[in-house]
Amino acid sequence: MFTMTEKMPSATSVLSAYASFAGSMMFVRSIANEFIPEQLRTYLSSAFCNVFSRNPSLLIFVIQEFDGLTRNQVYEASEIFLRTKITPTINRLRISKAPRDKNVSVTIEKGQEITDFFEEIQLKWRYVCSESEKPNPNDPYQPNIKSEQKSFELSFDKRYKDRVLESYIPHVLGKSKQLKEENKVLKLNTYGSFYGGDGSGNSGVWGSINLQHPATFDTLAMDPEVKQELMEDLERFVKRREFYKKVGKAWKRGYLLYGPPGTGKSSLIAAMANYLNFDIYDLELSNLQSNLELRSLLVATTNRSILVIEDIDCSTDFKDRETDQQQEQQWYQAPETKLTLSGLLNFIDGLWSSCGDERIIIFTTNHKEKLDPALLRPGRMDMHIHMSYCTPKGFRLLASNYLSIHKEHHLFGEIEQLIQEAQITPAEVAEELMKREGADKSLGGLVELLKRKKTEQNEAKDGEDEETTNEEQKKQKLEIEEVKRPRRTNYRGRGRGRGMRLRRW
Ligand SMILES: Nc1ncnc2c1ncn2[C@@H]1O[C@H](COP(=O)(O)OP(=O)(O)OP(=O)(O)O)[C@@H](O)[C@H]1O
Ligand SMILES: [Mg+2]
Repeated sequence: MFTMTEKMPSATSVLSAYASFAGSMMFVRSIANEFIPEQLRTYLSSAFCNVFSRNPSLLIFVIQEFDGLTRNQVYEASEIFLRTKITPTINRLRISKAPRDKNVSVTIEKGQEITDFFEEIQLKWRYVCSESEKPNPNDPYQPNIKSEQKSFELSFDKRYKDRVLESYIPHVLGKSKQLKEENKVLKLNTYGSFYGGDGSGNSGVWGSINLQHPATFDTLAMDPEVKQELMEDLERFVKRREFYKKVGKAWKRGYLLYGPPGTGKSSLIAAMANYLNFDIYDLELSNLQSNLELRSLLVATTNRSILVIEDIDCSTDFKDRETDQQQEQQWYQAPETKLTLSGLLNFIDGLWSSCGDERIIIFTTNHKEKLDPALLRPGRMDMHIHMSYCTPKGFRLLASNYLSIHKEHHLFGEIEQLIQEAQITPAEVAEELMKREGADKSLGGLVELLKRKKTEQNEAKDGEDEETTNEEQKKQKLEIEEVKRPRRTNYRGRGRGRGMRLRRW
């Protein structure tokens, strides 16, 4: 990743030294300005400086931007780290801001130096940029391509080589990781270019927008114990790199969120992303045409991210086991055949075991009972989280968030009683609390809504009960008639009083 060099005088530096030795610097400079191209001039002057700063006890690490084709992580980290070390003595800085960055970033310009101290070691950073030209055989109008090689030179006393390598460089890497995390803007990546993304319209490309979902664990009304357990689970997960390595398991975790619409499943996903500072990849399976497409999408996801598949029960026709198995065979035979749930899961397992770190996968559903057993099998989803209708505790949290009532209100008792008798989602409560100005009016509105719901739900229940009783009675009548017609069908009556039932034999 980086190379160590002891400064050796190059031909040009010798020339410069000679010029200095022979006479006036000014004279050399003015000649140089006139006759030597700027590029070469920059190079000569830097070489000149090097000769005069040459110190046999110094060791220099050269940290280049690229290591072959990939970006050198030490370079990237150094660039971020040095932003925190800028002092007023530096007189040239580069400022920039990418569209999604939170802040303007300030970095040193070429030729500038920064001194840092680590324990008792003094370290000098220097940012070096050199241009070169490469032949360009593909374009006759532009026979040469200019390229810029950027690097940092880190110089220090040779005696500290091991400590710099073993302690200082890891310190730079760690510090830059922390800074990156602090300034990270979370992204919501969606399949296709619907959200703009790179605007290319290419299918198979994740389009991304900033994730600015305000949900956090603090704003989420859910069972406090489950919430606590989940937060601890997430914390444990991100700390367990070594553990996963030791036991030979992919560093991933799966969560299944289930519950009726409006109970906060999507909000919980946003809260998890905000809590961990992970990007989200929202995968809509019904948009996918083939396994190949799925694979290219999954390969393009990054580490420290959450892959979300919402409404898994209806997102694609993952059918019963029989159909699933037939499809699964096709999974391996023809890559363009339809997806299968277990195929998808196996594929994710395989992919993430080989090249993914710190991955979370979340499935959501409104109907857990409709799910494929493959998904519910132990070991598949590590935690099943039930998002329920609003509870009294959930209501208290919403009242505190939406109305800033942190203690008591004379309507709380009535509301909490009604919440236990009627089913209402946190989304409905939240909406009601936002409708009116003032706590009394909002809570009064909620009481009315709850009463209406209670009546409606009771009526619906009575209707259902009546329907069931009618159906039961019809069935019983039919069954009794069947019994009355002896031996016409293979039914045997099992008399059990009023609830007489028939069993096929
Ligand atoms: N548990 C909750 N705590 C706080 N707010 C909630 C909760 N559940 C829902 N809300 C509010 O209701 C809105 C809709 O909820 P959300 O989209 O998270 O529900 P969902 O369970 O994902 O629903 P669906 O099954 O329809 O996707 C949220 O933006 C939030 O304002
Ligand atoms: Mg949702």
